[in-house]
Amino acid sequence: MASQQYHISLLQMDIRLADPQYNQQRAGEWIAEAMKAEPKPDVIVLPEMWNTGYALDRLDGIAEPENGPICDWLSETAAHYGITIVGGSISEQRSSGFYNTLYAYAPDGSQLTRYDKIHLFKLMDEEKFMQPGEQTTLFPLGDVTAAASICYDIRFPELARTLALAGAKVWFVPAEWPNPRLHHWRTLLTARAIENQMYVIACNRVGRDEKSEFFGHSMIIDPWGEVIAEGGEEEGIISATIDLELSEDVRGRIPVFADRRPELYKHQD
Ligand SMILES: O=C(O)CCC(=O)C(=O)O
Repeated sequence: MASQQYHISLLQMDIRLADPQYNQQRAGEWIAEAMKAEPKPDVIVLPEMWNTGYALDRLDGIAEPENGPICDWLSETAAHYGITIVGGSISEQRSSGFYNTLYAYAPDGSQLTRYDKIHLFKLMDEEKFMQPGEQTTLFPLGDVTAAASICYDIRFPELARTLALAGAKVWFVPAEWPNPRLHHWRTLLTARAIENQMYVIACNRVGRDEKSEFFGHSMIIDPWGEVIAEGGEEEGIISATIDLELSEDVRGRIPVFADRRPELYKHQD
């Protein structure tokens, strides 16, 4: 079996509202910077909606076309460096509307997954402008099953559990999670890691837009719930090496999955 160790780097970047060219240039600079590190990252993760930010009322004309140039660029960048890119999410325009869409690419440049955010965040009016996704996603990370969701999705424990039951040992979560809910962000991510005995790898943006301020605190949490890397509130690259065998180890010690009693998880009067 191939090694299950991966060096992960999260690009905790600021995002300029409604300026996809600038944001793509910055993302490219951040990736080049991350690739100078030793050890070099195997996996790079970007934040949510990094092309436009939450410019929801201006997406027409600035959102990416379906499988557009940003996808080509992510694919070429992954192949150029020989890394996996979990490309955060981008705002994407299709004939059926706008979507908050995550793409991941393998080291050979092939597309690993496309996932449309399934829970749209009403507090930021997302549902007024975007269409929800209709399915969850799993994708291979080497020999291991990985999952990805977006931001508000972490508030739905059923989603993380479903992904873990389907085999996920690591869950990638790009986000634009704003102040003042740092306590929710840290607690929910940590709980999802502990209860599902999987790595949780969450990349949040920093900076501010016209309505919100974003605190960063990108996190890499292991299957025991230990925070092995956490960002501050400034731009930066947050890195750690993970060993996906740890998930099996933890599941063996506290056999939550074997001990589940799903037949009782229905309310009975
Ligand atoms: O759930 C939250 O508090 C934040 C969610 C969010 O900002 C988002 O999904 O974009």
